[in-house]
Amino acid sequence: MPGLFVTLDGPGGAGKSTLTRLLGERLAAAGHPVHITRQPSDGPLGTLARHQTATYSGTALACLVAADRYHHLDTEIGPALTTGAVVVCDRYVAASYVLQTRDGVPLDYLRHLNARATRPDLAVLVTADPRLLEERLTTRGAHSRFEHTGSSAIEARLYEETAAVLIEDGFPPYHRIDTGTVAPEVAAAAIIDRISRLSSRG
Ligand SMILES: Nc1ncnc2c1ncn2[C@@H]1O[C@H](COP(=O)(O)OP(=O)(O)OP(=O)(O)O)[C@@H](O)[C@H]1O
Ligand SMILES: Cc1cn([C@H]2C[C@H](O)[C@@H](COP(=O)(O)O)O2)c(=O)[nH]c1=O
Repeated sequence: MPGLFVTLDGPGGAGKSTLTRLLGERLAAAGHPVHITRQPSDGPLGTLARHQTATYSGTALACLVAADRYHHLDTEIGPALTTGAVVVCDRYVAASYVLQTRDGVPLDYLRHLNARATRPDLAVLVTADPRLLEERLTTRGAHSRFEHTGSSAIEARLYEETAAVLIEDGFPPYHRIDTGTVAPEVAAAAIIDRISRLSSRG
């Protein structure tokens, strides 16, 4: 039984991690076998990429993140899908198209680098008004050098622009969630509804 691969992308502070956690709880409660994960992964390459964005940048960071992505697919995501689980991944290829282009890496190069990454069954864009994102990042604190003040509007725009490129590259159209207007519980219910419909289609 092949499982279902769900990815959540979007600007910093949009609510991806909150929603990923909630999806894990709600899917499990509804009796779906579920595997929650994130990129960069929690393996050695992913840990390096996640915590060393001050050290690594540009092509080096793009390759590090891509190497972690392929290893994560081979050793964790692929095997979980094979058991029939719904795999929910906090950040995926869209993050590379947006963050690594902000770091000066040409988009064509990133498309080639990520061409062999498994395409998700459901791709979710979690977003919100940039002013709200800035407020949340100020309250919560930045996770990396990509989340500096004033970056939210650029990032939100780049995720929107990335949608068309991702479709050309074989990704499904984004399912958009605006966390400025939709509470996490409501957003999770909408995604689970999509997952149920995709599962019943076989
Ligand atoms: N739907 C929502 N409504 C209101 N606040 C939310 C919502 N989702 C998340 N938040 C709040 O916004 C902040 C950022 O959420 P979270 O850490 O989940 O975002 P993220 O997209 O994973 O961020 P990052 O990309 O920086 O890891 C948190 O303080 C969280 O409680
Ligand atoms: C998937 C992905 C991630 N990154 C960077 C961006 C951040 O510094 C971390 C992720 O941390 P967060 O808590 O989810 O904000 O990894 C990247 O540069 N490129 C990628 O493709």
